[in-house]
Amino acid sequence: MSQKDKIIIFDTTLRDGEQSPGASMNIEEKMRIAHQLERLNVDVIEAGFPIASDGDYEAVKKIAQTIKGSQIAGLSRSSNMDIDRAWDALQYAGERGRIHTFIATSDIHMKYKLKMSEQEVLDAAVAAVTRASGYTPNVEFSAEDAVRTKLPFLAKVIKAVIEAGATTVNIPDTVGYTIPSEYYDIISYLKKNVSNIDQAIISVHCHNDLGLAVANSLAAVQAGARQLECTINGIGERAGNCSLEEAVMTLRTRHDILPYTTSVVTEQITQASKLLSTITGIHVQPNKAIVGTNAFAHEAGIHQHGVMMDKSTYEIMTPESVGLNQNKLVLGKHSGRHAFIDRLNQLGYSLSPEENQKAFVRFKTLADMKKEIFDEDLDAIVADEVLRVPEIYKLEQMNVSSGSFAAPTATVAMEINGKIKRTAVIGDGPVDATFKAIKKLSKSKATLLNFSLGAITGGTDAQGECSVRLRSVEGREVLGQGAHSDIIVASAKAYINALNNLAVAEKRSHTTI
Ligand SMILES: CC(=O)SCCNC(=O)CCNC(=O)[C@H](O)C(C)(C)COP(=O)(O)OP(=O)(O)OC[C@H]1O[C@@H](n2cnc3c(N)ncnc32)[C@H](O)[C@@H]1OP(=O)(O)O
Ligand SMILES: CC(C)C(=O)C(=O)O
Ligand SMILES: [Mg+2]
Repeated sequence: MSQKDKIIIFDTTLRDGEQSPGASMNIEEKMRIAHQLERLNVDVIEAGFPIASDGDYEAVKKIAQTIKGSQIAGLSRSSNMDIDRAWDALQYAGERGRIHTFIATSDIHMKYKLKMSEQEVLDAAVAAVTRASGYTPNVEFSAEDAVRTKLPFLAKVIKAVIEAGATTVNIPDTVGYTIPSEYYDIISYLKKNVSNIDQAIISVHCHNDLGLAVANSLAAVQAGARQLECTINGIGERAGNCSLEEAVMTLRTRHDILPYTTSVVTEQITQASKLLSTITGIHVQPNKAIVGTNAFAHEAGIHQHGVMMDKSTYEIMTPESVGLNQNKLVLGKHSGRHAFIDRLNQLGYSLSPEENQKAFVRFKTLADMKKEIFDEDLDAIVADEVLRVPEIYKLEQMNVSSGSFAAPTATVAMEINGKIKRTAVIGDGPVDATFKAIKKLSKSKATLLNFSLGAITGGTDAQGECSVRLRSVEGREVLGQGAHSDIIVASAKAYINALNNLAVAEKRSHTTI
């Protein structure tokens, strides 16, 4: 397979993915995702939009300083200020640092949003690429809303930015409007009508407003695009972006008619998907291709019979190829530290000795309560015990009485700044009573925006996993998560975790001011 058949995987989970409502991540969370993207072996990690905020700038800088296995991109508008700020953060990656600059080229965007003429947009694009090229030869230009751009103008812009030094030219379907045959024709048009097109890699960036992001991206590859921009779980602005796992697994599974390669270690896909869900609280639907909980499950008798005879009857790819471990029982209460840490490493976690110890203690407690410990339980333990901010609020004890008869009452004891406080509160249900008690003890004025509860694995002894989203009076939103075999305790832990996250976020904002 020659280099010309290699598809560059450009992951934008940390930039466009983060533009999903509710998906904002702090620096530590972005670092964890960046390490997992490195394990996935994506070619380019778009780490953020440095001009957007100090936090995003710091995250891009830290990723550029730390991650060695991938190129690191930072987004910038076509303005000097954005480009300078982007390079300021990216410079630590040296030649692996990529400035990604963009401007919209469609009539709609130029007229209503930018209020610029074609000539002004062309000049701004060339000036931006020229300035970026002064910092690095690794420059990507995106013609935002390319799909709704007049093709002769699009071709003119692309030719000019390549002359100015762009080494990757991206043709985004910003609003998820195109269909595969049309997108194929647009890429073919550019290949035919841009005389210097061979001096740059053609990239595509598809949104999923009509559910066609993956199909459109693959059609573009067939027309000659060699970079795919995508995100884990397909998260991103509005209906999301092209899903990395779907595009990559299609290329792998249908290599017979799509003879292209990627460098992605597909066995890391499941872990990447889970880590992102854990961090953002955005879970994928059960029937989501590749990473949904049902993606490799067979329910119907005829299917089960077929799979028992030969898996290929109903499985077009193996669960192992996406890193789904089919061995249900991995660990139990008789397991020791070596096996436990080994399993965590296999799942992609590399924790410090203290973090391993904390997680191990929690594992043993859970193993006493639960017959089988699944990988999902380990994910929850790590999320609950390790991915936690320093705790101002801690749950000491709680007791809830409820039922069809009694008024639901929660008695909660919490440690707050080192002091134990207790209260008992009646609510509309056991969770409501618990949350009211925590709110009373913490004196928090934050409002509850969202509460979701699910079972991590099957069985009545499964751990409950709870997500809570709170909004502070200042409008700051945070997510809290908690897991426990008692679902009310899981809910309390999630609420308290959100309060701790809010306290940290508030402290950070006061230190940056
Ligand atoms: C298709 C995409 O996904 S593009 C990326 C979208 N992502 C984001 O917007 C997330 C991060 N964004 C932000 O933090 C903010 O929007 C910022 C910091 C970039 C800009 O904030 P503000 O200065 O307050 O401007 P605001 O967002 O209200 O408006 C955008 C401005 O950028 C201009 N603009 C938009 N795109 C471009 C571009 N590619 N090049 C130059 N200017 C542009 C708009 O015309 C508008 O200019 P104006 O302020 O002179 O009217
Ligand atoms: C910035 C560009 C690449 C973008 O996200 C889009 O056009 O959707
Ligand atoms: Mg986009």
